[in-house]
Amino acid sequence: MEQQDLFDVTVIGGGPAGLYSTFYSGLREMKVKLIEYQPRLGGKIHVYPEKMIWDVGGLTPTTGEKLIEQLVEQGLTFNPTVVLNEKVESITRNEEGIFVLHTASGQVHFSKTIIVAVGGGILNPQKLEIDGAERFEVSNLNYTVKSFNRFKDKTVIISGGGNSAIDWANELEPIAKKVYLTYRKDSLAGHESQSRQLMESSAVCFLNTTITKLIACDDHESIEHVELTNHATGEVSYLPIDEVIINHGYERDTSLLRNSKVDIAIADNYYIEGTPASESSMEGIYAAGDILKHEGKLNLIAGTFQDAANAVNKAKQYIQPDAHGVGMVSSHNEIFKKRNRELIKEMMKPAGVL
Ligand SMILES: Cc1cc2nc3c(=O)[nH]c(=O)nc-3n(C[C@H](O)[C@H](O)[C@H](O)COP(=O)(O)OP(=O)(O)OC[C@H]3O[C@@H](n4cnc5c(N)ncnc54)[C@H](O)[C@@H]3O)c2cc1C
Repeated sequence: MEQQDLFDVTVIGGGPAGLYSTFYSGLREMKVKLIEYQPRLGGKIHVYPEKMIWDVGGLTPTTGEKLIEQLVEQGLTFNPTVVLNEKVESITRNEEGIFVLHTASGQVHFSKTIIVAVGGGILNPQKLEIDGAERFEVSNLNYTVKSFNRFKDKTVIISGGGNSAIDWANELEPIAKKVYLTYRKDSLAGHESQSRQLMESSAVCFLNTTITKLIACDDHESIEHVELTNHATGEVSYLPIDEVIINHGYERDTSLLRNSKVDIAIADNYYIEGTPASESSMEGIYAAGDILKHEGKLNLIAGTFQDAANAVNKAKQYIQPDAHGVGMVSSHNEIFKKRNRELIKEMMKPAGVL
């Protein structure tokens, strides 16, 4: 291992907890690397980019997408090393006490400390089980609602009957030309009030019914009709549509800690049994966000920030025992001096001057 390959902190997971841990590690002048499985940072918020988030302190209602943008910008403040599309499969520790992170592509990463910020694990949407369906993912087969605008004045069919599917149907009903919802069971599985709202709207629900075929338009590039089969009656029907949205839940990969040869206490078969100061049962490994469990844990985005700052402060003291237990507040922190001068200069510019 070359010296330049050794990091002070390696953060696993690029959701809110991982991004804030990365920012705060920079604030505490540590060399930090962030590793994320997905091709993009932002974590679980990508499941609800169009939703309004009201409960992050200091932020007036902000869409998930906007919050991701701001979290990422903040997370990258100190130019951390960021590795995307990389799954950390296991953690070991070598004879010198350095942690070694082994990834799915066969890479190894070396770090003095680790912050585990993997949330509920790696989430991938359950795909529609129809051969060849994936070719429509570039056109009109959707697994998430990234932008309501995409569905404006369109005929949309949503497959699924849980909270998210019903929620999307309710949100799209006033925007789309027509919303259909199809669900394999005989009653919807969402909250009663949401289901009632849907039933009282112009949306049409097909129960006991699944999409059994996707029929392409002449150029074979997009879906023009869906074949629906009612499993109670055996009836088959064809519906012309503009967009198909699948919400069949998520597959979850939670194997990281099980595969790792480090002795960390686990709660409920998955979570890191930690302390309110974000320590795991192993020195040098800390946790932040939804993966961390302790008395008083707040499973909100707001809670991830406290976990992250605590985890970073503990990592700092582990590497440098005489370091302060907490970082200097940002408003008095020398590390921002130069940037503050630039920002103030920017603010002092008269309006209209570019
Ligand atoms: C529909 C919905 C709505 C919500 N609304 C709100 C709300 O309004 N307000 C609020 O405060 N909270 C809300 N939440 C909860 C909030 O999204 C989570 O609490 C928050 O995202 C947790 O952040 P995290 O960083 O701990 O985990 P995540 O956001 O889950 O991020 C974990 C990241 O780790 C990555 N990862 C996992 N395993 C590995 C691995 N082995 N290697 C590399 N990378 C890995 C994942 O790909 C993911 O990007 C909502 C959640 C959902 C599902």
